[in-house]
Amino acid sequence: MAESILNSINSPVDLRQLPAEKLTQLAAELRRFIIEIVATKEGHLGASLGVVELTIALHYVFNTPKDLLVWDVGHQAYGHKILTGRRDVFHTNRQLHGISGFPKRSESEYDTFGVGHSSTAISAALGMAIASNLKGETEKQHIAVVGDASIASGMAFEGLNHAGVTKANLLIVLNDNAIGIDPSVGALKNYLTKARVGYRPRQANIIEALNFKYYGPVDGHDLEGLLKAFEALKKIKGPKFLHVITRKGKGLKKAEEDQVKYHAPGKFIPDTGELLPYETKDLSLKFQDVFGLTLVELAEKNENIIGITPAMPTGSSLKYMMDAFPERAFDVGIAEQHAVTLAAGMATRGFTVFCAIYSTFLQRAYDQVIHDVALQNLPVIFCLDRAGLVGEDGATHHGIFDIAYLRCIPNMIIFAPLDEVELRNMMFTVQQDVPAHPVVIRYPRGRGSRKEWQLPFETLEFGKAKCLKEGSEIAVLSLGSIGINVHKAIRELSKDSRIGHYDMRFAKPLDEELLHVIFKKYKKIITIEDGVIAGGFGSAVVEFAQKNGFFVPIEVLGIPDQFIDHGKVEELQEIANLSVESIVSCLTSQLD
Ligand SMILES: Cc1ncc(C[n+]2csc(CCOP(=O)(O)OP(=O)(O)O)c2C)c(N)n1
Ligand SMILES: CC(=O)[C@@H](O)[C@H](O)COP(=O)(O)O
Ligand SMILES: [Mg+2]
Repeated sequence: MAESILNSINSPVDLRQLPAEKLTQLAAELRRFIIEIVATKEGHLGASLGVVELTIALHYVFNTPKDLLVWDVGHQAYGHKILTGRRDVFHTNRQLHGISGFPKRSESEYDTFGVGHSSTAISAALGMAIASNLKGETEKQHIAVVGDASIASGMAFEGLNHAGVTKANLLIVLNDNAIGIDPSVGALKNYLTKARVGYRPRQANIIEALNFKYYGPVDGHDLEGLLKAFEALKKIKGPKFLHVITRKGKGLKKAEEDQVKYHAPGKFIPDTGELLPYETKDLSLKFQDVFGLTLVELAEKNENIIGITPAMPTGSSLKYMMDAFPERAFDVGIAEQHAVTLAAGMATRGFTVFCAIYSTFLQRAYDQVIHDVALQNLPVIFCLDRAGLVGEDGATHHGIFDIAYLRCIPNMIIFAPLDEVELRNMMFTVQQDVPAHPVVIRYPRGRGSRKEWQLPFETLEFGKAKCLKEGSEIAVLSLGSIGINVHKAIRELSKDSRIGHYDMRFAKPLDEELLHVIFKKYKKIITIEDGVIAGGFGSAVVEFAQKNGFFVPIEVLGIPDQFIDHGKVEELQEIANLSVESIVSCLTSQLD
């Protein structure tokens, strides 16, 4: 058996000692290594398999880390991590205290820029390149690797537009596999598809028109061709662009065939790619599916309903509506800002628009939420998926800021369902009797707590909470599905009659009528939310108490003022004192 080349590489310095003929074997080993680890430890698969040759070629030709290599999104950077000194810890990828699933500056000098959200690489690399010019480091190379879905985002265009009028020594590598998580969309995608098969416009192509030197397309799995292209590009000054064609999932048949599923497939058999069944007795549906299926159910009766997703049809389950009503459901690509203002535009014309966005990605569209929606009081319905701690994606993806960043905006209604039934009922309510305000419905990643979720719809009253259990001394006010942990904690305490539990449902408006009753009745209040403490739901309750002259002690549980890394949701909840056990000990200490 041939000796392992991969095992001999502890950094790109070792890689660059290899004769070029050895790189094909290295690519095979690297691909196999990624497959074996991801098969058991889980994570993003298809994107990294698709850039194995590209990763090797970049580190082989360029003098990393002196030359600066920036990955966009970073879910495709597993090969980069393995070749840059993290092979032996790669099995800890995305686990608590293990390495991050994305490039992270604190992890390695080869990770030049922290990522997780898309379309930042061009701006970041351009910033580095301009800085190098200012420092007189004119020989330094700056390379941004960006995907075909990510380059269609507004931010990437902003970077291209700027770069084209600079003398920055910037190479943009477009990794074009014609797919994001779901198939790429839009006019640029159509243009790139034509370019893949050799179409050359009679005048400058889009990229050349922006003042870049354009090269390609080249086959991203042909190591020899890539080495040649990079060697040539190294000598060319200024902004330049290499169009590389790759195949997502390359090297694992099933991953190539079903690229959507194998974006992040969960556990599978490494040799065949066959997926292993999800290990759970929990038969509840995912919140995203309750959202997606309920939207179809409602849209069947209400022709006014529109659905919008920025590039997450599968992740948000808007795909159900896209299949059922293609003319009323839109995947707009990685374009959160556009998605929000598009929804606002449709709302001005009387449509009931459900804009499904992951909580963390709505951060991109903050001004659009304020300026285009809230200021005009347009009744857009934001369905914020992945709210709260999301687990293994970590700090870049936790949806923990939304309550705080949305609560301060006038006109907003912010609702968080305890369970799937409340989610459905709120969706039913907002489309039946469209409020004169924007509405946010935030719900978590993963499965709910109800097996029977498809109950007959009920109308919910805006700004009204629900008492789940009366008590006499301590009132726990929970917002959203974290209330299930409170419920379990109270059950562990044998439903102690001193503890009351309220499902507050709305962070805005608060149920002030009920709060008056609670503050008069109880000796102590505990608020709990799966969002940041600063400015969140608990802060709203504290503001209420101050405004109304209540001096009952209030303990606010939520995410402390720090970024939370990756790990299982339960582990992270433990760290943030939001787990069932933490709530039990909090309640026990208050009752003693
Ligand atoms: C701002 C933002 N929106 C959405 C996402 C979710 N997301 C992660 S990867 C991805 C698709 C990226 O596709 P592409 O750029 O083509 O890269 P590939 O996966 O093909 O390597 C999306 C939509 C994100 N990370 N950031
Ligand atoms: C890299 C990225 O942003 C997405 O792939 C994200 O990891 C998807 O998250 P979910 O698994 O929660 O859909
Ligand atoms: Mg792609």
